[in-house]
Amino acid sequence: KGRLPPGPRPLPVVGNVLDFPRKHLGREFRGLSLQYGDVVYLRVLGQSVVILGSYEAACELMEKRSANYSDRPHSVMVNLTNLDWIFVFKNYGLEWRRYRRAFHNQFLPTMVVRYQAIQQEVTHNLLRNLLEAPERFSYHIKFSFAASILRITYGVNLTQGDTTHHKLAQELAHIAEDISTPGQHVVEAFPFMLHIPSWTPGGGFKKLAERWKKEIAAIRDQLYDSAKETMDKQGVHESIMTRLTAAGEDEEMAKNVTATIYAAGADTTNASVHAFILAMAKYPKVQERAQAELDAVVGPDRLPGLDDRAALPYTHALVKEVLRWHVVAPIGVPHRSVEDDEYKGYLIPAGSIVLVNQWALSRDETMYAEPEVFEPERFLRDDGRLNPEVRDPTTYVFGFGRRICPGKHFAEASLFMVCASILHTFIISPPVDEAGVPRKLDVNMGSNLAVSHPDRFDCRIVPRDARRRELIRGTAAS
Ligand code: HEM
Repeated sequence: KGRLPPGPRPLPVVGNVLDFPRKHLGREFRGLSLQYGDVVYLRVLGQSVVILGSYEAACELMEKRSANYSDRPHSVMVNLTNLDWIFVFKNYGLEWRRYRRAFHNQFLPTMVVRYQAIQQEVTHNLLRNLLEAPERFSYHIKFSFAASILRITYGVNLTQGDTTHHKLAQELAHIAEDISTPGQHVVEAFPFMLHIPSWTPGGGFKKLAERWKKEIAAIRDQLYDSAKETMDKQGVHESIMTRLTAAGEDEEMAKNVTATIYAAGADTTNASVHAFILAMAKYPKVQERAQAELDAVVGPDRLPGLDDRAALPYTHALVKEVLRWHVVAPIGVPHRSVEDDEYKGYLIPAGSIVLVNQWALSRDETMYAEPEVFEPERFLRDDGRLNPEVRDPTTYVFGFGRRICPGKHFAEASLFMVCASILHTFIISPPVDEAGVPRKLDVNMGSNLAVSHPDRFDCRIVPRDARRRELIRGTAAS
């Protein structure tokens, strides 16, 4: 029917199964793109997989031809766990469109402005927690994203000791991430395994799916019901949940959309902030330059807000560099082609899994010199303003086309607020050994899950001076 895109030679029967990496899919697939070009074809146990390794290819197929590339691959685990109420997994069609529209309306740039006060309050709470117990920074960051999403979505205030809500959020994100990682469950490649009993070797996925199915529906219901209970007791706080209901959406839809926000939103932004902390500990000069800019524009007597972003090009560039340096979703979320298509003379067969290697885009040396180095300057012109000629990572790390991340504006606003506030008040540095010598921070940044988190690491976080300490303490009263 046509010439398939180039790729490693397949083995009989299993095809390219051995070429499908188990770890850091972004890096391994980039290796294939360097060898075969920006469209690579793999056949994995009968399934066509197409890897797009350049921005141009991604824009051409995912955006210009988005009608053909907006479906999601069929997933055995999503079916077994009934998880397609999380509309990230929904097939392209009317139901997905209804969910997407409801979601999208809540995260338009005009709505994101309305969430600023909550984001600010939660960020100030994070600063106070970092002051009190800096060694628990990782917990505080996770907690703060769970808190801001809970508040905006359900109108519920997450108090410091509330571990239940926090755990629910973590569990929801964990299961969703696991299921959306290609290659994670063997049954996806061998659907005949569906017919083997759960107690036989290899049948464990059935038990796991059964458990997750119950767990995840219970989490969704618990989040929703506890928000309703709180409203009964404390009165109604406007939230996405109340607005969806007021807009006439049925309860099922409101429940599903709100839990999706939680599942897709909290952990992704959290991974970016961990990467930010790591980058600051490793690159003190960058940190100092951002602090000098914040001192000049914001001054020592108040904390930065989103309104300051335009006047803080270096800090803004720093946040862009965080998104580029640590790509949270290295291979995005897989799309599926609906019909046969042709690109650069190659056939892309109907039903192919199509992956954009966002990690490869972030390592494009023609665009970013020394891509492994954390360097916000790469986004700036000589006059210190943002350089529109350098590709902005926000044009690809949030995906492409009709499935592009609908939480993009909210995530960017959260990231800016958190990074600027921490930079303005704290100094982040590597941990020291017994002799007081800074330890080298060699942290593995690429997990093999769909959402990539830097491995656990330690660092020191201390207030910049006594004035900043007071500034942070003062936020408790406001
Ligand atoms: C740093 C933060 C974030 C990153 C890097 C990120 C990245 C992504 C990516 C790569 C996709 C797949 C797009 C595609 O299929 O081409 C996606 C989808 C999605 N994201 Fe995000 N995201 C982030 C934050 C958020 C937040 C805060 C929310 C919610 C408030 C959110 C909600 C969603 C949803 C619901 C989808 C599925 C869209 C669909 O299938 O139609 N994300 N995100």
